[in-house]
Amino acid sequence: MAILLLDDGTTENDLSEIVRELEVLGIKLRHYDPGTSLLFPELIEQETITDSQKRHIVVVHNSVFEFLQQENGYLWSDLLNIHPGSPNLDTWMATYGRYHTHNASEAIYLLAGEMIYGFVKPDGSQIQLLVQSQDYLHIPAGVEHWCSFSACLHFKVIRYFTTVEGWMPNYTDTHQQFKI
Ligand SMILES: CSCCC(=O)/C(O)=C/O
Ligand SMILES: [Fe+2]
Ligand code: NI
Repeated sequence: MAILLLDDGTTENDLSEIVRELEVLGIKLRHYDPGTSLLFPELIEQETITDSQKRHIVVVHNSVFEFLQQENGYLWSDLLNIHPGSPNLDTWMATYGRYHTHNASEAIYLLAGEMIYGFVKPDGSQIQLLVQSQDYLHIPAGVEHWCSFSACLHFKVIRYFTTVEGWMPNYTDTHQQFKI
């Protein structure tokens, strides 16, 4: 279940409160319990997974979460697996750990591990969202954010795309208030 860190150092664990905070930015957060990780437990446990195993997970997951695709018009989806042995983790962090927007929406469903997202509230304060297993997050096009892995350096995430080119980052000038 997601946890929200506010700029005064306090945390919010109540899902409906977090949803309310994010709604102001047009961001959707939902938690689906049970999720689909139980359908492929041995693959979720593996640190590395092959491309065909990824395709299998995506097909099975999407057969359960078809409504998400229909609701939002997602054209395609894939599985990104980040783990401590992944190559170029520093490049990944440098690319997505800076505030950016996309011309299309960014939507994810987390199968395992943790991800961190940062957002700017209308009053200029910054918030940090820890996304956890079975959480679904939808960030509309044009909403400023950054994204990173947590200290465990591990996540398996389904990404939903509405354009062929995926998510190209348009960097903004906002600086991160949090150290990651
Ligand atoms: C959600 S994993 C890929 C990172 C990425 O493309 C992005 O835009 C994060 O904000
Ligand atoms: Fe992004
Ligand atoms: Ni982990």
